Order: sequence, then C-alpha cells, then structure tokens
Amino acid sequence: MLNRIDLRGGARDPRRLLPRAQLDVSVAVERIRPLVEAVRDHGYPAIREASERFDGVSPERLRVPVETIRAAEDELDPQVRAALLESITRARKVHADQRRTDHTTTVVPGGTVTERWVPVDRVGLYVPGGLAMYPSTVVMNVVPAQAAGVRSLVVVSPPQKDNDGLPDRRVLAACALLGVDEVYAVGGAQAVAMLAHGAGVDPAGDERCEPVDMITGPGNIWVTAAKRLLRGVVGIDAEAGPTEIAILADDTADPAHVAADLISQAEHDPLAASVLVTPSTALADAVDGELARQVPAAKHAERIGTALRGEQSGVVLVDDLEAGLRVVDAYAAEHLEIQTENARDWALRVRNAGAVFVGAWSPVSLGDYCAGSNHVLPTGGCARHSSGLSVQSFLRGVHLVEYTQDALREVAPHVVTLATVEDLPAHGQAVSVRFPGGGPS
Ligand SMILES: NC(=O)c1ccc[n+]([C@@H]2O[C@H](COP(=O)([O-])OP(=O)(O)OC[C@H]3O[C@@H](n4cnc5c(N)ncnc54)[C@H](O)[C@@H]3O)[C@@H](O)[C@H]2O)c1
Ligand SMILES: N[C@H](CO)Cc1c[nH]c[nH+]1
Ligand SMILES: [Zn+2]
Repeated sequence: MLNRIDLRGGARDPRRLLPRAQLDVSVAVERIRPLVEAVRDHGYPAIREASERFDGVSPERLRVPVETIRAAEDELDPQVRAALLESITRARKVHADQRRTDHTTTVVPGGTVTERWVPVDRVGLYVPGGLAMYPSTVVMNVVPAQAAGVRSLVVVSPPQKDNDGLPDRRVLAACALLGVDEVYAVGGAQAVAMLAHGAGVDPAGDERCEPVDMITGPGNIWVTAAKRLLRGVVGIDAEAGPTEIAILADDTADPAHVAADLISQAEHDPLAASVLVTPSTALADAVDGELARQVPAAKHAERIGTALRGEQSGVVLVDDLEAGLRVVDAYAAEHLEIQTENARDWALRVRNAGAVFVGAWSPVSLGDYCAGSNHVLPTGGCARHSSGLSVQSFLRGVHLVEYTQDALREVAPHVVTLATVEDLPAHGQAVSVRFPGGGPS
C-alpha cells in the first residue's frame, strides 16, 4: 500500500528523495493572499463571505456569547469532561516546569544585565474544526499561554453547520473548563487574518475584535499558509500544518502497532504524511499486510487511504538503523516514533523532530491527548529549526541594562573604538559626552 523508497546501498542525499507533498505551503500562500487582504481591508463582511464559501455557514454574530460557552460546559458528557480534565492536569504539570525565572548577570562590578521574561499581551489561539473537532487543541494552546502569564486570550474555531454556526460544542466546553471567554466562530485563513488585523465592529453583536500580538495553533494547509503570510504583522509559533508521523523501526517492532500508528495520524487529513523508515524488508512487508487489513476497517478509511497512498507517505528502506537515523534527521518529522531495540539510546541521538515517542508503549496518540507533552508541533521540515508550542513560545526575553557611572567610564574607550571602526562616531560621542574631563568625577 505504501510507496517504497529504497535508499539501501548508496550515499544519495535523503533530503531530496524523501516523501513530501507537492502542494506546499508557499503555493497555498499565493492562493489565500486575496482573502487575507480582503479581511484586512473590509473586516466582517469579508470574513462572513469566506465562512459562507468554505464552511457553508456563517453565524449572525461571530463572537460566541459567554452564556453559550458556559452552557456547553454544563452539557458536557461526564466521560469527556473527565478525559479533558485529565489532559489539562497532565499538560499543566509539564508546562508549569517550563516557566522561566528572571536572571541577573553581573558583567563587571556595577554593570549588570537582567533578563526579564515578559509574556505576550494578547494572543490568538487557532483550534481546528474542519475534518475533525479538536477540544484537545484548546488544552494544548491555552495551558502554555496561561502558564506563561498571557493576560488576554482569544480562541477562534470554525463555525459548524450542525451547531447553528457556532464552533463545536466540545471545543466551547474546553474553553469554559480553562476559563477562556473570548471565542469567535471563524476558521481557516480568514480567522488568522481576523486575528492579525482585527475586525472592526461586528454589526450583529456590536463588539470589536481587537488585533492580537501573536497567533498560535495548528491547522490545515490554508491556516498554515495564512500564518506564514502574516508573520511579521503578528508573531506566530512554528508552522503546525497537516500532521506527520515517521517511525524508525526494526525487526523487534510489532507490525500491527506500527500500522495502527501510521493510520492514526493519516486519519487527520488527506494531506497527512505517514512514513516508515526501516532496515527490515520483513517488517515493511508485514506492515503493508497490516495496513491492508486495518485501513478498510477504519471509520475514516477514505481519507486515511488518500493520505497513505499520497506522495507524502511511504516506506523508506535503509541499510541499517544508523542510516535510518540519518534519514529521520533529514526528514525532521513532526512526530517521530522509535520502535527498535534500545529505543531510548536511538531517541537520544535524534536531532530533528517535533517530538520523539520512545518504545512500544508511547504511541503518538498518547501525546495527542494525555502524555502531558504538547501536540502543537512543527511540520514540513520546520522541526529542523523550530520547537513545539511551550511556555517559552509566549514569552519575550527583555534585557535590562544597568551600569553605574564608574562601570561605564571603565568601558568607555572600547565603546568609542568600536563606534569609530563602524564609522558611527555619534555613538562614541554619546558616551564621551558624559565624561568631559575623561578622568574620574
Ligand atoms: N501540526 C500540528 O501540531 C497539528 C495538530 C492538530 C491538527 N493538525 C492538523 O490540523 C489540520 C486540521 O484541519 P481541518 O481541516 O480539520 O481543520 P481546520 O480548521 O484547520 O481547517 C478548516 C477550515 O479551513 C478553511 N478553508 C478550507 N478551504 C480553504 C481555502 N481554500 N482558503 C481558506 N480557508 C479554507 C475553512 O474555512 C475551515 O474553517 C489537519 O491538517 C491536521 O493534520 C496539526
Ligand atoms: N496529532 C495531532 C498533531 O499533529 C494532534 C491531535 C489532536 N487530536 C488528535 N491528534
Ligand atoms: Zn493526532
């Protein structure tokens, strides 16, 4: 079922040969540019028009009334509530440990630099809701933002035809459980544009959506493209687009588990990527057999099949696990599972991955919901340079520079020299002017 890419016996550049989708984010950026500009220029009418076009529904009032958010929590199935609370508790534990403390370095006596960690003021959190509903993503966005101390949080999520144009009820309930009360029924590129530019006054609700300073959260290729386009107007986290799973496995892996994990992430999107990297043709054959058995029985067999057959998915055959490690590093998957003997040893050598899932009992699905780790992770190779969402994503480090007169006098000649070298003498003068005699005061 999976395409096979045979990298055995050669030193070919794996980066060029690895499976990746042709419809990449840069193509999508050009397609959504007019929509983003329309939202910037016209606000609510452009948002409504896009919602009608892409979601087939647009509520009268885009802001979800606070009573509706609370009612969603009241109506929440007790089992779902318990699962969400467990997810929140575990995520809070891990994210609390990510908090930063301010630190002062004494550079010289009388000269200090303090690094202050200041939360972003207002943040927009995208919660997807096209092919699947994502209350778990409310948790993964909100928990680190709250742990960082962000004061103003706004959630956007697509309007649902079967919920009167409101976001999914479970998404609203998760917002209530976390104490978020500013929620808009908007999805896709139009939601990202609305967060970045604000949306003036809603004629139906008489409210104004103020622009945010930063947008985080995952989404499909259109959401990801809008985030890339608007980076700079606002801050964004990593690009967290269509889901990817890579599995580095050897003969010790259970083919039924490997296949189930590949399927689990293919379930997100026809553009999702599932890649197995292995030196074992026996395992590759057995996984193919399992896929043939498991996919037709899956609820979302059609989009899973599309994702698995797509050019972005496949089995990569390698000479040995050392070569496999080079391949997974070159691929830089959003999620990487290591299902090998001595899995932890291999996992500790991985350099490029959004998150690494170690051994037979740590599947990606655990991390999606209840491991305590964050599931908003970089895709499309961005794990080479970016991290998953964390408390750090919502903080800015601000240096506080404090020198006494003596400490400045001591270093003044060096400042003047460097300013002269750069032909910026006014910089040097701004220091010299403070010491007219040059000597001690
Ligand atoms: N990387 C991560 O951390 C991570 C985490 C969770 C989910 N995901 C991914 O998020 C995605 C969720 O996708 P989804 O479709 O279910 O929900 P979504 O909310 O991301 O996308 C649905 C929205 O897309 C908009 N849309 C559709 N076509 C458009 C177009 N041409 N232009 C502009 N907007 C358009 C619609 O208006 C709709 O509101 C999946 O790809 C999944 O794999 C990634
Ligand atoms: N696997 C997704 C991250 O790419 C996260 C998720 C949410 N719900 C289920 N899965
Ligand atoms: Zn998932």
